[in-house]
Amino acid sequence: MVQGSEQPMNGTNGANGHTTDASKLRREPLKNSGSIDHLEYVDCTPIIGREYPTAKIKDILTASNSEQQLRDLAITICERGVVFFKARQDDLTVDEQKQVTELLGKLTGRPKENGLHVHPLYNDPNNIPMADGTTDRHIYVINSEAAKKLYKTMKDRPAEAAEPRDLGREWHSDSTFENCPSDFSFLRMQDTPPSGGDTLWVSGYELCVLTFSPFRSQSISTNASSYDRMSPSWRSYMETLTATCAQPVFKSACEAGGYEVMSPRGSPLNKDYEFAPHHPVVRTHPVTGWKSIYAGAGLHVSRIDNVYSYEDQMIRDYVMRLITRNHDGIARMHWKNQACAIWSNECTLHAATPDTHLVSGNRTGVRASGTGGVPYLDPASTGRREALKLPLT
Ligand SMILES: O=C(O)CCC(=O)C(=O)O
Ligand SMILES: [Fe+2]
Repeated sequence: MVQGSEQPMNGTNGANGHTTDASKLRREPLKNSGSIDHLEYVDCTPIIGREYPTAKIKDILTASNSEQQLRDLAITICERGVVFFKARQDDLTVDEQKQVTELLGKLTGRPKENGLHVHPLYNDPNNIPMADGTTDRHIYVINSEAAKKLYKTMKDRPAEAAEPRDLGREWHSDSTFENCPSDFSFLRMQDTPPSGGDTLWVSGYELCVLTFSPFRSQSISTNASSYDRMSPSWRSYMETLTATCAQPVFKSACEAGGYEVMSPRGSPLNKDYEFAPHHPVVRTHPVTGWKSIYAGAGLHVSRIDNVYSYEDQMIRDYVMRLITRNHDGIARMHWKNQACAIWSNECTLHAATPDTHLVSGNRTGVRASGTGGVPYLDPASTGRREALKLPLT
């Protein structure tokens, strides 16, 4: 996959025979037309997140220029990583939530054959239903009380309970175990406990920003204005890497439960037991064209490819260290009932905070997720700061 004299394009799903030529996928970054500029908002941090304290998603969906507004919302999500709708959104039905998730991707160039993701284990009879008792293959249900009961019955609980919990394991990008992982995810919280249960998002753009040149005359250690992020030589190396994102648990769960895996799952490329794609560690966001850390660490990243085991562990620890030592790149949602978060999985990782067992009260929510294209790295793409002409220190 070498294009002329350029570097090879890093975007393969080699294990499953899907090869991505980034030059074919490259397109102009999409530009915001300003159609939602009238909405009241505040940016959560200079780097990530935007909060809409009063806006109603229903109004966006029913506006006369709703497609334009949804496209601008999608571009805003891709630029800011995540947006929070803090006002109660209970006038939005679950079908409309699905419709919005579907349209965000559709209006911003998601492959035409892809749609909403379907959870591989949707056929599991123990799945938790929505509040009205029904299930929907495009809706993933969060229910802390039901999950607690289910967890207690799991055989491996005692061994696991003996180990302290590493919350680093919570970080993930949705459906990274698929050849075509999630693009937009839309989570609405329906019940919230009296405290806790926050969700965090980290900016993948920011984790791979080049904040200084180690080749400058000043020493790195005394460069007080530099962030703890990547040096150019390190990022060049990271850009050569792919990771295997294997989830063997889906096959064992189907076999143990005696039910069929869902297939296809939001894309003809997400089928059967193909849960071991190779994704780039640094990818290009298909909407903004900016580089982002992607399959470098977290729940679904099982192995950095083509390195020794200790190097694999070292690289994943390094990316986790980047996440935990750069909290200026993190936005945190403290949920209220019927608040919503919509994020781009193509430039963020997120993590739930499993602290709700410390208080009484259920935490329930419903999430829809779109299915994006095969992740790729276009070496010609830039970082967010370079593109926005923001200072690098
Ligand atoms: O429960 C949460 O806070 C987040 C759950 C999650 O990872 C998701 O909805 O994709
Ligand atoms: Fe998630």
